[in-house]
Amino acid sequence: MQPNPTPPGSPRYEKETHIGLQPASIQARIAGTAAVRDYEDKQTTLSSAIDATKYLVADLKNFNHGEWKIRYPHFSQNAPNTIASDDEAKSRRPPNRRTLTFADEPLSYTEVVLQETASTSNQVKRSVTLAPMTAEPNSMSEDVAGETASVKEDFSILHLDLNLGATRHAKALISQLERSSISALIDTRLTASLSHLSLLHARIHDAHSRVLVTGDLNAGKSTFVNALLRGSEVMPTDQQPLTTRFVEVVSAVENDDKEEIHILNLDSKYDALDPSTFTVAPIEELEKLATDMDNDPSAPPLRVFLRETKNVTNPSILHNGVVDISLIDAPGLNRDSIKTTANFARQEEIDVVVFVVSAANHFTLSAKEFIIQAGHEKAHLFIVVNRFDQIRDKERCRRAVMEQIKELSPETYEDAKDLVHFVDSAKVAFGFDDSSDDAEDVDAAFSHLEQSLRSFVLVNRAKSKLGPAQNYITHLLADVELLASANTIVATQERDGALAEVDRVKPELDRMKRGKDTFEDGLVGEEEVVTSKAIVASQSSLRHALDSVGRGELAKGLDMPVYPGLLGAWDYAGEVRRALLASLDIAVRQCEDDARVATTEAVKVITTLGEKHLPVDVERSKRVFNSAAMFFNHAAKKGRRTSGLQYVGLGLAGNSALSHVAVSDIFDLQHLLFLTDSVPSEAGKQSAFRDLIPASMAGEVGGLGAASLAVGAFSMAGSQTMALRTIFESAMHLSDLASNPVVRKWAGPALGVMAIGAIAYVIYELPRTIPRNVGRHLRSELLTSSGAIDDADETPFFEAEAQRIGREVRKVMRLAAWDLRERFRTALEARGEIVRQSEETAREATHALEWFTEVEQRVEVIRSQVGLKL
Ligand SMILES: Nc1nc2c(ncn2[C@@H]2O[C@H](COP(=O)(O)OP(=O)(O)OP(=O)(O)O)[C@@H](O)[C@H]2O)c(=O)[nH]1
Repeated sequence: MQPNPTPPGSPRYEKETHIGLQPASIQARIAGTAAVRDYEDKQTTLSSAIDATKYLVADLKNFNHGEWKIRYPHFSQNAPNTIASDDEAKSRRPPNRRTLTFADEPLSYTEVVLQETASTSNQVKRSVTLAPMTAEPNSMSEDVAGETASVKEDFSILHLDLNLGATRHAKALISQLERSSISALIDTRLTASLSHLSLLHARIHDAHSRVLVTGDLNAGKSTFVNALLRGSEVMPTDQQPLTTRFVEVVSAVENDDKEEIHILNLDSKYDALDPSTFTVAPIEELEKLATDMDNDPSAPPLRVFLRETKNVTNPSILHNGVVDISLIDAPGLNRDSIKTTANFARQEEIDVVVFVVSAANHFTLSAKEFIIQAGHEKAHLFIVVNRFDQIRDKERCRRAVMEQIKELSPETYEDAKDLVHFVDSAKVAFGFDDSSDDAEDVDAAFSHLEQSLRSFVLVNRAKSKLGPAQNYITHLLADVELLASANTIVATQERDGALAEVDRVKPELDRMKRGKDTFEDGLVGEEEVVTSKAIVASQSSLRHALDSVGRGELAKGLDMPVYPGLLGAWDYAGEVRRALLASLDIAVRQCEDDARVATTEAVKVITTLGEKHLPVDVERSKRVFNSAAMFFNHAAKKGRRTSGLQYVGLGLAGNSALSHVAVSDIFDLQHLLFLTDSVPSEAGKQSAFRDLIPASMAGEVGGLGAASLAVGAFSMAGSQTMALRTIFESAMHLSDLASNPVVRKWAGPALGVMAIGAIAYVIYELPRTIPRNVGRHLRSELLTSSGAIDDADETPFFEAEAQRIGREVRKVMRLAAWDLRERFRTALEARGEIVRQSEETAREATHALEWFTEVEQRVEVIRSQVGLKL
């Protein structure tokens, strides 16, 4: 390696260093140190921006997961339902006006204004706001229209790539996805974004820079690398194309100061600390390994750890005390290697691409192709025009080359002073011929190149290391902002919709709650009133009917059977019995009819109550109350009271126990002789017969004996009351006379006559007494029996029937009330649920609204950090 031949302070030194009065190396180091300091500041700022973005994205993820399923907006230029063609529709709408739909809800849309602003520091700000209702296409100023005409509608980083094949249909398919599916897809994007942010974080803290040296075959790449390594002839060089694989030269400091070669294992990611990812070879084998003609462009790269010659004043580019730089010597470009090299250059870790071109050959086709390809990733290239010494007309060559660069890489051409260098690497690499006149010029040119390359690596390291992070965060923030503003719109709409729903339903709910007790009381009250009225009315009319039957009277419309004579008295009694029972059945039927009418009215009252309390939109019962269905089918169902008379009551007449004729139905001796009611009267209500017996004599009546019969028989001419009174009086009289011998003498024949007369009379009176007897007996029986075959509890007939009618009425009322009550309850619950859910939605949407507004603020803060000029 040749020391710098220009002593500090010489005029030539000042001319060539371009910086100042100090030696170029010192100037370069000062500039480098300042650049590194600046870099470190930017690195710190960007690092905290990355952290803040990570928190933001993680918060978004959590929010999406736990609190609000983030909606994915879709913007379209066309107004919905437009039948105009795309072009027509677009031309009539303001350029930044869009129709916003959400992937999970493609049918509802909102008119919005999509805004995109790009600041000088490359900060992209994209957000969406509700379109003003009155905005007319022509009201948009030219400026605004022009500025926003090319607004990007889609997301760049959070874009949901559904990989559904033809993009034409992708939007249609995404529209069919549910909100939760979309939210899950967003979650996946956020997760990917988080891990990418971690990578970027690691990258901006990575102290390594890698410089790829590539160029045409034989352009002098290896020679240039050797020159950069201060003349240590590391890379083999030859007249013939030589380098056949990528060789990365790294300072041995990174390998415990050990010089050796690592042959990278293509199957695994290289890790200097993991021996399984490479094979070690001695440094002496470098030439053999790097120039093996059997290598193809995909041969595993080599990593060479090189111990440098220590040169304090002018250290090699590998180790300059600030960052570690490695140089990668690439095989010359040809058809086979161009793709591999372009791919290599595209690697994120490659900070700088140095393109070596032979001054004599200018840019070959392969070179042009490579530069154009590499230009997509790395706008700026460092171009070394080598073997300049061999050019005679240097100015012409310079012009020609610059013309080509201008065309191939305009950005590089812009910075040509620092990025394009015409040098003679061989002289620097292999040493100067001291006699050479241009030695100093050559060295100065190469020093300038080195300084520029260092600066390009160090100063632009910000771009290569921090740039991707800045670029990524910028776009991510724009996406987050767009997502947040779109979700703000949807949250506002959801909140307003939910609050409107609460406003609509809550008053109704409150009204129902307030009216609930009145409604309930009304239902219960009506049921109670109508039921008890039916019971009382039935009791009264049935008791009345029973009393009539007790007097042997038939119901209106029924005729007393014809008395067939003494011989048919038994059958007659049976028929009378059935007729009287039928009378009761008719009375029962009448009670039922009355109950039907009352129930029909009460059902109407209940329906009115329902109309009053049920909200209008609640469906009313379609059931029509059919009162005829009341009291129906009981007999058939329960197998009781199967009256032979169709529809005549409940069939008391069919009760065999009741229709059974007893002797007393014809001759009620007990009644005639003892004047006793055969059953105790109802409490507090003495029978008409009993009224006639003085209380003091009641105990003696039984002792009057058979004598009463004859006396009574004669006395039964008038009303029954009179006859009975006469019986008493006669009996009393007879007992007084019994002590008289005359009376005793005539008593026998007289009694005989009286008995015959009595019997004749009784027989004569049978057509009238049988109904009374039967009626009395029936009445007595039905005062202690419900009349049902299986009656066991001695409930009076009228009471049992009244209760039965009451039960039926209550059943109908309960059913009618139950239906209403159910409808009321369901409506109340449904409204309660709507209010609850709407309030919940409003609460969540309000929270989301606040949260997304906060996200937009956070985005602004991070953006101010990321907006630094790199
Ligand atoms: N005169 C002159 N010759 C040079 C210069 N640079 C390189 N050479 C010569 O050009 C030949 C090729 O140099 P290399 O460095 O092997 O070229 P390369 O681009 O690495 O070759 P491959 O990697 O095989 O494509 C060698 O003989 C070098 O001595 C230079 O600046 N001036």
